[in-house]
Amino acid sequence: MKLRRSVLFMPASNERALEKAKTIPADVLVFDLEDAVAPGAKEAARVLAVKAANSREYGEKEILIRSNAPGTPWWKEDLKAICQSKADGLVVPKVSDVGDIMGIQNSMYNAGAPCDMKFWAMIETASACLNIRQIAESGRRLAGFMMGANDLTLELHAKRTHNRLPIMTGMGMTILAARANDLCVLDSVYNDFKDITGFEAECQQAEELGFDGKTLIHPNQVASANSIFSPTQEEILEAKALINTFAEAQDKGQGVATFKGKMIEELHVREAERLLAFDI
Ligand SMILES: CC(C)(COP(=O)(O)OP(=O)(O)OC[C@H]1O[C@@H](n2cnc3c(N)ncnc32)[C@H](O)[C@@H]1OP(=O)(O)O)[C@@H](O)C(=O)NCCC(=O)NCCSC(=O)C[C@H](O)C(=O)O
Ligand SMILES: [Mg+2]
Repeated sequence: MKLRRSVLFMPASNERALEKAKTIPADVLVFDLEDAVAPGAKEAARVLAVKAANSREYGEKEILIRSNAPGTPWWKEDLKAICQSKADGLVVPKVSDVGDIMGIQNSMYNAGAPCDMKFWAMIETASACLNIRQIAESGRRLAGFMMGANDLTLELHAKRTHNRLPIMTGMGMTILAARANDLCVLDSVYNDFKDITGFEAECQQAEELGFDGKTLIHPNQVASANSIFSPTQEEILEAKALINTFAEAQDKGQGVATFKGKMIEELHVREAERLLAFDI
């Protein structure tokens, strides 16, 4: 099982961050060419991102590069460079409909991307949320979704609140579409990187909603994300005990059993098995 609990963004123009990332225990790194890079630094950042992705100095971490959005002056060169690099995948911002997905896939093919190179769609526009079902069904190369809460909040004229109610419809629709199509789904970044308590509460909410992990902006967010998106030792032991209890019930010809005072059925076994996939 591929772990994507912690997905750390960094501006590809920031050489110190690219270097430091080699020692940060994030599951995934995203070298950003979009919002974190000033227009005058885009070309240099592209060169640095490709150099870092090709270096093979990041161990087992999955390496992604976020391009600028389709239609911007940098898109074609970004795409060509990323598709010809050794990055594991491409992250595309401001995806809004099936036409975008088809355009990205055609462009990847024309740019010579290896057959197994996948892309991630940032879900950060109102249109993307409304079109999410078709988007999720349309992409042969689509690996999953990353929520972009900052852009979505801006588009909705909404407010940033702790419970994230203003963007919850979009988040819920994105999770539904991802799960219905066997795609990975990652929560958005938490801007106040010095507020670890607030960050952990948001990770907890994301984990309860069903997200696979969280996109991050600072090294001090990595440990909490890794911990919150992993089961505890207690949960692992409980999952094993639940599976045993149900197996004993099945041996007696029963399809339902009681575990810790609660009813369990075969679906609870599947839930427990999913959790045990983390037991690495
Ligand atoms: C937010 C930051 C600009 C803060 O940077 P800084 O002031 O340098 O932080 P620190 O001094 O606390 O840094 C301590 C050391 O850690 C390194 N560092 C910092 N951030 C990162 C990082 N992201 N990856 C790797 N290393 C990092 C510093 O170099 C320091 O190292 P050392 O010199 O050894 O002490 C900065 O954290 C930052 O740029 N973060 C990422 C911003 C980013 O990528 N944004 C784009 C993605 S989010 C997004 O776009 C939202 C989405 O689209 C939406 O719509 O919601
Ligand atoms: Mg954004």
